Amino acid sequence: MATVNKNLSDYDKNSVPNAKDFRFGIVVAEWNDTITEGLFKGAIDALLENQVPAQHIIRWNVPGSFELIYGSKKMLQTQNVDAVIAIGCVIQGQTKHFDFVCEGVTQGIKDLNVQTDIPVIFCVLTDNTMQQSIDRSGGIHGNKGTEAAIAAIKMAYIRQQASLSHQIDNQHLLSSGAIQIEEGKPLELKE
Ligand SMILES: Nc1c(NC[C@H](O)[C@H](O)[C@H](O)CO)[nH]c(=O)[nH]c1=O
Ligand SMILES: CC(=O)[C@@H](O)COP(=O)(O)O
Repeated sequence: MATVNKNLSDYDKNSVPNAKDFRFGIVVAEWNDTITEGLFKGAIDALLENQVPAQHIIRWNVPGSFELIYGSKKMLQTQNVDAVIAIGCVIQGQTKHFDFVCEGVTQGIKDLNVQTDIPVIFCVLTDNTMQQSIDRSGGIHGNKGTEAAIAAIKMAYIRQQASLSHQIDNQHLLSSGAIQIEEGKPLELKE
């Protein structure tokens, strides 16, 4: 389904977990800042609307979308966050640079999701024209920042639940007679 058939700001509020205990990092590219500021507003409004305290949100700026990769990596490595939202706007120019920036930031953020335990949400517009970006950052097609914030809440919840279920599994195994093997400690075999 193309964006023209789905407003980016529409979401089922009943499907969104309460996010009052989650903490979010938002990394914002300064290139096309009239657009990225609009995306940031959409994201912030959606987080606050879903009970995220303002003090649970940290924002860093980076020069351009390509730097979202490094900025998001350092955000999740150094800040206590449950998800990171990477906000950028890449608009086709006269050369192939658009292709390389878009591919690079896409692959880089994908890699962060594979290699780290913190979800990084891809809130990067990759548009042919400025008008397309305007339409998707609070215009006629809604706001991709809103979409990204809801995705961030849902992924933070999935991460939390996955961690809890892992702990439950461990407890279940231990209570059913499994033994916890501790490095460097001789294995005591039960009689
Ligand atoms: N043309 C756009 C860029 N280009 C800059 C790169 O993202 C990067 O900052 C530079 O190559 C230095 O590493 N960035 C955008 O976010 N949007 C553009 O349209
Ligand atoms: C995505 C870009 O880097 C691009 O907007 C830069 O414009 P140009 O391709 O004309 O150098």
